[in-house]
Amino acid sequence: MIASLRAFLNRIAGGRPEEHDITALGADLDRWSTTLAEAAVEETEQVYGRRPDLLGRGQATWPAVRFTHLDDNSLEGVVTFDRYFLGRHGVAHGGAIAFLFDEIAGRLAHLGGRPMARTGYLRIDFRAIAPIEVELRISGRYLREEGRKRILRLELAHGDTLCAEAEVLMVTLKPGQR
Ligand SMILES: CCCCCCCC/C=C\CCCCCCCC(=O)SCCNC(=O)CCNC(=O)[C@H](O)C(C)(C)COP(=O)(O)OP(=O)(O)OC[C@H]1O[C@@H](n2cnc3c(N)ncnc32)[C@H](O)[C@@H]1OP(=O)(O)O
Repeated sequence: MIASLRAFLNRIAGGRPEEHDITALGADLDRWSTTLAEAAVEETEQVYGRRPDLLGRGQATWPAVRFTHLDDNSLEGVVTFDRYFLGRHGVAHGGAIAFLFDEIAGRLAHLGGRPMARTGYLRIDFRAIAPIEVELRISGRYLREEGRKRILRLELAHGDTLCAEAEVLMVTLKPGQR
């Protein structure tokens, strides 16, 4: 279903359907919204975004990263920004890159069974355009750990071109923090 939703969003983003199809689609979506409202659950029960075995953790609106290397202090992977993430002129939206980086930082922060942490800052430099619909490389590693602070470095590259880089602070939560 998530794969279908992902494909659907890309068709929506990249399509210009006829008026009657737009109307019919709206009606179909409304019908599904009504059905899904009956299946509403609390956050702890939801499945969406909680399937690490699926691409994008089972989130249709997350760039689908495929990890090629994971150890306790670093990770590497490949990601393709689909049409859905288009900003303008064939380039991924900067917010999509921030979304990708925050998620990757979360993944990196919790490697090696480290305790729960949240993003304190996410400082991004956009160095070159990140094209959509081509495979990009993502990498991340620990710069240092100081008490509750984990300082990480992330990079997004297209071939030899560095598209974006970030320094991220993840802070270990104190007891009672959520
Ligand atoms: C989410 C976890 C999931 C775990 C799952 C594990 C499996 C992994 C699988 C898949 C991963 C996918 C996970 C997704 C990841 C997404 C992550 C997010 O998007 S999190 C949402 C955005 N972030 C917030 O909403 C934070 C809001 N801010 C806060 O809650 C607090 O400010 C917090 C916790 C960050 C720090 O607050 P304090 O009260 O606990 O601690 P204080 O004392 O202020 O700071 C501690 C140290 O950090 C420095 N610090 C804190 N914030 C700083 C900042 N912005 N700039 C510089 N330094 C900062 C301070 O100066 C202090 O440093 P000194 O110990 O004195 O040296």
